[in-house]
Amino acid sequence: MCKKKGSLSINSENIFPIIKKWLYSDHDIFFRELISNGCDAVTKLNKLAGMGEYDLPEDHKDTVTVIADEKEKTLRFIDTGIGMTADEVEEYICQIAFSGATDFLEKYKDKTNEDQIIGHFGLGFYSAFMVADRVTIDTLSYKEGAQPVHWECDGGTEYDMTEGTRKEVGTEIVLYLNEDSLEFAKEYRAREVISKYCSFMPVEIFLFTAEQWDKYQEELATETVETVEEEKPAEAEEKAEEKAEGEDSGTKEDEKAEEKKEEYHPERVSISDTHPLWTKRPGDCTDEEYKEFYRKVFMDFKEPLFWIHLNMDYPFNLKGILYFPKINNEYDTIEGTIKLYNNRVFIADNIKEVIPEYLLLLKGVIDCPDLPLNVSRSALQNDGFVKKVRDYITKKVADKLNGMFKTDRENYEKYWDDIHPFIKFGCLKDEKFYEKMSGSLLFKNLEGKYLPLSEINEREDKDIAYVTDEVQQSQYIKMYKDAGMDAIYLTHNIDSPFITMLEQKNAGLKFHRIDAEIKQQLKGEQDAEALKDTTEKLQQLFREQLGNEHLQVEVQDLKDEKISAMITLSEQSRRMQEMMKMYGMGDMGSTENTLVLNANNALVKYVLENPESEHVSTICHQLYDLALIAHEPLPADEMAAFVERSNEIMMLLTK
Ligand SMILES: Nc1ncnc2c1ncn2[C@@H]1O[C@H](COP(=O)(O)OP(=O)(O)OP(=O)(O)O)[C@@H](O)[C@H]1O
Repeated sequence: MCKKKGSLSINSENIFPIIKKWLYSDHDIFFRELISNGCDAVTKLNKLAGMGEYDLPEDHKDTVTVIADEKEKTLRFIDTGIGMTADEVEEYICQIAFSGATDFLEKYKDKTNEDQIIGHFGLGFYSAFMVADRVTIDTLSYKEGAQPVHWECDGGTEYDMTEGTRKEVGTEIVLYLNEDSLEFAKEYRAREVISKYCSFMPVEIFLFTAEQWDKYQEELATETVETVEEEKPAEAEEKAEEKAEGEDSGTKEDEKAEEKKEEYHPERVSISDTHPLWTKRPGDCTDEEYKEFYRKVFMDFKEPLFWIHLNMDYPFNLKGILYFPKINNEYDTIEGTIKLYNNRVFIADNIKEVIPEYLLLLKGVIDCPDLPLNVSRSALQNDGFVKKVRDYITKKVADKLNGMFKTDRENYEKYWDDIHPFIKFGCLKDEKFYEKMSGSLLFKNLEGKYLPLSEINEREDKDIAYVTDEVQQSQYIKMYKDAGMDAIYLTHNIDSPFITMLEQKNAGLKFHRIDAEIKQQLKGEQDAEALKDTTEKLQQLFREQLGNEHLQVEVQDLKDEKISAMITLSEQSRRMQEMMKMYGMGDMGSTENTLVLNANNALVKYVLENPESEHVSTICHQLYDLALIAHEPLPADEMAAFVERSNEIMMLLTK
């Protein structure tokens, strides 16, 4: 082959500085691009071998090997793939790939960061110049009579192509890293990036440091000699027998062998799992395999609750596994990870444009080779195909949950406490999801039973009391239980917007917090009219004693005479308060609270009958504080006063 010098025909002055700058934020993707090119090359060679177009040499192994050489500041990518002839290098590397990169930059150079192209597909080989000043290719095509080719380019617009020296079919690409990118020659960093992008590529991927590589080559060389010279099959067998006999005697040889066995070589273990679980048929996967995959991919050692294996071939190709993670407690921030792959090549985590936002609370992998990933993110959002993918995933998740609700109710209820925030979030975000899920929504009641929404909707009285804080509202809960009444638990932040939505969508359905009003069932015979006089008297007395002329007092004929006083706050006012707080519009304080006094309680009666007593002030303050405490935490100064007063009251007992 004659030596060739060429010029990369491009419009811009020098494309490489642009490549470097433009992709600054994640220029580690060159690993992905070069390794996936290597995998493609290996896969192609295998296909040709399968078709009888090429005989694989006996010692052939499908591999892509990366050698990180910190000293030399290089990264070498070696694949045992199809290789390239000089013409192919010319065509694929110098013309096609390059024009691809030019087009790509032309199209996206003005885009802002947020609008970056997902995964920067299409940049391919030239992404190497994001981190390297000089790149060389040494390649030998599988084609009969092919000559090895050496190509190099120093990041300008010129390249050199000469006859190379490579002996094995395949390609080696060497990146001479620039000063800003030396981190990638560090073993841990390279491993981190390769694991991120290439964990499931279809060919085994190995990472060596230069020293490890030399040692490995040396060992390979010596081992080959040994096998060829010494170990005829019969001899080898004999040796094995001898070894088995001498097992207990602990010979030196054994020790050596043992030592050798113990020497762990992570560099000789493939980084990629070439048969990721999602590529298998769901029927062929065991529970243990699903759990193991979850542990490995998400480093989460809590078992997932359950999972959905997505497996679709038509009308588009999508495979994946979605896991419902276990949430430790309600204060855990629920944050999932959905890893998106394109033909096993990692693209990015949590791409909202493809995966519905609420599904991002789950953990999972999705591989969709048909996604148009070479378009910008905003274009993805409006893409009809992407919408279909989103709808499919949503439908599958809803189907799984509905299926469990119908046929495995026990487990569904068991998981409910963990999965309900996710389901409710989904219902709020996506009307379709709500429609699909509305039949499987549950509410946990005071007895710990799970009531479906449909059951509540069938009731005559659809005014449902709920508890947001079991401890804080314990007095109200007790009152309800004693009266044989029921309430449901709605303890998660998401419940507040969720019930508002349910009220809008279900005619007649109303929710009120357990302390919002005194329900009729809790009251005796006397109505408000009969207590009007008492109410007026007590309101005036409490206003005077507490120095609060706006205090609302209501006297009720409560059946449970042990209850002295309680606070109610109408559902509407409380929701308004919560909303104002949420939007930072200030706190309305407790101005809307009503102090409810029980006309049947001895203390209340005492105050009513002895307004002049020396203890009235203490009793009024204490009753009010006790009522407040059962409703919401007291502010610090009021709490201090409450404790002090409680002590004084106990002192009275001693007298
Ligand atoms: N290691 C390799 N072995 C054999 N051929 C290669 C290798 N690397 C690149 N090529 C050839 O060069 C072409 C261009 O590569 P490049 O990475 O620039 O783009 P691509 O892989 O075709 O597309 P993209 O990476 O954008 O998806 C490839 O299609 C392939 O034919």
